[in-house]
Amino acid sequence: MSAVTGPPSELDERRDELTPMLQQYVDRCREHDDALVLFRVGDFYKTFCEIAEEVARICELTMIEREDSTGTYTAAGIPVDNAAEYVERLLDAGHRIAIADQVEDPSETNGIVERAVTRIVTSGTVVDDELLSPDSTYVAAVVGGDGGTDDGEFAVASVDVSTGECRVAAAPDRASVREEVARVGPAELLAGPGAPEPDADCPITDWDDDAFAVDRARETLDAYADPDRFATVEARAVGGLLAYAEYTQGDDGALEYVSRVQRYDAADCLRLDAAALRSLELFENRAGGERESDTLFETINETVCALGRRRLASWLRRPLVDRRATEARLDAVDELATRTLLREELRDELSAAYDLERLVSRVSRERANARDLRSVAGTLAIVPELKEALADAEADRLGRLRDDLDELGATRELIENAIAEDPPQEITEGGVIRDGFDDELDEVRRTEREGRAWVADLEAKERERTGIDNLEVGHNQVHGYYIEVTDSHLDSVPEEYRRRQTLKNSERFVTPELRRREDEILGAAERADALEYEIFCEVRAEVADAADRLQGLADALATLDALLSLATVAVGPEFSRPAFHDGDQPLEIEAGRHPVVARAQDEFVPNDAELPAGSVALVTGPNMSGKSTYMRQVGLISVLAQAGGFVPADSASLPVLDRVFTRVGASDDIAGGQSTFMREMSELTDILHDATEDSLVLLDEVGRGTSTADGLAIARAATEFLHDEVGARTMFATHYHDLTALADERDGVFNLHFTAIRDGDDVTFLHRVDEGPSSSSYGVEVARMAGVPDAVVERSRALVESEDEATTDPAPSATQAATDGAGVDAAGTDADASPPPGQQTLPGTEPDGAAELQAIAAELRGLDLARTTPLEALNRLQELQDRVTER
Ligand SMILES: Nc1ncnc2c1ncn2[C@@H]1O[C@H](COP(=O)(O)OP(=O)(O)OP(=O)(O)O)[C@@H](O)[C@H]1O
Repeated sequence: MSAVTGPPSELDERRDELTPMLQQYVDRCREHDDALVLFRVGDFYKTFCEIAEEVARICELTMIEREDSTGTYTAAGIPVDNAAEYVERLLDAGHRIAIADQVEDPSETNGIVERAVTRIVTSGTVVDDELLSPDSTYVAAVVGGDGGTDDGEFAVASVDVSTGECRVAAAPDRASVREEVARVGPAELLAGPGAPEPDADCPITDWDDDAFAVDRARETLDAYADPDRFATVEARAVGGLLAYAEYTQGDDGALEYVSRVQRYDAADCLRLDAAALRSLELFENRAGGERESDTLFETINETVCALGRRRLASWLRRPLVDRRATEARLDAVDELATRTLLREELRDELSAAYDLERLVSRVSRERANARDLRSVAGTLAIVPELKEALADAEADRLGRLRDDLDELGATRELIENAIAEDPPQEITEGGVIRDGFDDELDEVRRTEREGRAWVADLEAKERERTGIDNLEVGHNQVHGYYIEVTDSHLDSVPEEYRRRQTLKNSERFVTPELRRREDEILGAAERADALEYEIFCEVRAEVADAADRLQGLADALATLDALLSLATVAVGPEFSRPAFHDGDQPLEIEAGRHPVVARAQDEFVPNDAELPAGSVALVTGPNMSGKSTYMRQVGLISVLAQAGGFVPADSASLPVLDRVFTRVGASDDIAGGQSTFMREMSELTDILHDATEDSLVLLDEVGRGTSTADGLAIARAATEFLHDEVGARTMFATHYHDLTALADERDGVFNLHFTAIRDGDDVTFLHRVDEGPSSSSYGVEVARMAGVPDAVVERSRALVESEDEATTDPAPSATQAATDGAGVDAAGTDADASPPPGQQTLPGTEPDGAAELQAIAAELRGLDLARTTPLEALNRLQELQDRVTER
């Protein structure tokens, strides 16, 4: 949070000498000294002095000098009409914004208009349409247990203030907190008392610790749910969070649209830790840039409305672990996939649905305008159609949905009868309520209409009566209606005409009758506007009474859209329905594809997978051969299946997994910050602690962040532990060929490899997985393709060949591992910077001196120091020194 909060010091010091308006500004700033106050003055939100400078800088606005009786001040104003765009910039710059609006009608006050902070905008609690993405926007809170009064160690609560969705879960330890926060993916995080050091990709907000205190939190929570239903630590997290939400929404009391606070058990779904979410690229592509949309979610998202989009995202974030529930979802998807006509009809109807969840919350917050109500009615209008289409649906889940599709006929009728078909944005300026809905309004409108008709006829009538053929009836803002007569006809003006205004060649008059009519018209118009507003508010309140039922309907529409999306994907020729078993049989995939890579790749090679319970597959092969893709595809197929989707494979027979863990070796990981090797090890620790026999563990190049010897030792020990102690299904892609020997030592450990065909100097990757360990090294070829200097390539070849000759053991050996491991990645940098052991003492290699020196120089040039750990660098230096000394 920026330091530019609180009142500008220049004004603060002289508060009592300032004009009343600036005094008010200073007061609002003092009251909200943790936020940047935008102060409404006319059509602008103003800021002053140093705060104005900050705002002008971030929003690229021009500063102006403001002068009043007390002095000159700099000011910057954000136009109210497109404030959203500027507010977004200020949020992005890390500000919390307090909107101080006029809370009195300026025309009805004599003195200074009262302004009050009506809401606080933060990145996690925005509710304005312009600022909200269609995805869920959560603010989350974490608290830790305090000295034995709590029955759980930590709790994570989240609320989406745009929809009112509010949930809380206990978390037994720090790792679970991190995992749950990653899964919620909040836009803002409150780190409450006792929360572990936050590790989130979003702004962290300081919020009143007292709000999380047991009594205060329970008191807040009481307005939403029975606090006794919650463990203390949960009540503290969700109570403190709701207090924050209330504060940001400028509400004095509870947020009406948060109608339910749901407790959930974080273990009630297939758990994906932060690393898994990241490396499986469910929602974010690690490469970013153009490939940003290459995520599992975007690949399978065929939803047609915002409700469904959010639901599908939450299904992917929390795939099911209840086999029956998964099968029920799959039955529904299956039926919708098979019945093309039904599917298309439902999708067609649903595409007309508005974002009912957010509409309802706006209705409850009294922020909905007439268009919003029409959107509610428009959404209700598709419900009978949907129900009818689903009439003969057979799947249980679809039957339940049909029952949940609440037509809310009375609400729809009310809106359709009351609200104009294409109403204006403003709700105070008339044109909102339909004729025939309210007798009094109709009467007032009739008076206004008749008055206007009388005036419209007046010109002709008066021309005839007076004989003045160019007499005109007109209207202006200042004088109202008038009758205009040119000077040449003034003689013919009747007696009752009263002079109003003299122009150059004419005079303007009024008559008592015209005056009376005018008052009548104005009175009626004003009365009509006021009445319309009143009626609108009544209708809105009546719709708000149905908020729970409307949210129930929104829920059903969301589910239907998400199911249809899965079904639309399922009809693709490469997709099939997964089958589940009890976990005792192998995880078996026939001709599986990576859903995202396969979409981008014309000739994707499908691969089988078979992982018996408790088995470990060691996957070797040259760089770029497809190891990571293969392992991730197994993970993604499992996730997709448990979310209720068909999977990209000819067939899949799967266990119900409790967790998917992934760990991608340091050099493959783009996450910066702390030492990548440290991070790698701490994530490995989580896996070794938390994996069970129902977990799937995907390890990619683990151990690469350190020296070969250490890395290999760690990789081996971790694999042994996973196999011997944990019994989790594990896939381990590795360049350490030594590890492949484990297959001979332990039942259930087996080797897989990827092959490439060498044609002269070229290597073609087959991207096909085969049994057994990899036996050839193509790292050198990849290095050549990547443009590594010829001298280095030649030298490497010589080394490999001599090494091969020196190898007596035909089975994969340490030396083989080393050469394979020392492959060079596509970026042209040494992917495994540690030296192949024994490289410099290989028998029979007497390199030519000049070439060796050249090779060393080229290697030095090629070193990517930014990606080299100190230990690697030291090893490397040692190696180079040895090579020079030996010459
Ligand atoms: N089954 C496949 N069919 C077609 N292309 C594939 C297949 N698998 C992977 N590829 C392509 O090969 C590229 C490299 O794959 P991947 O990253 O999985 O290799 P890797 O063996 O893990 O490499 P490294 O060891 O360098 O990390 C991918 O970007 C993809 O374009």
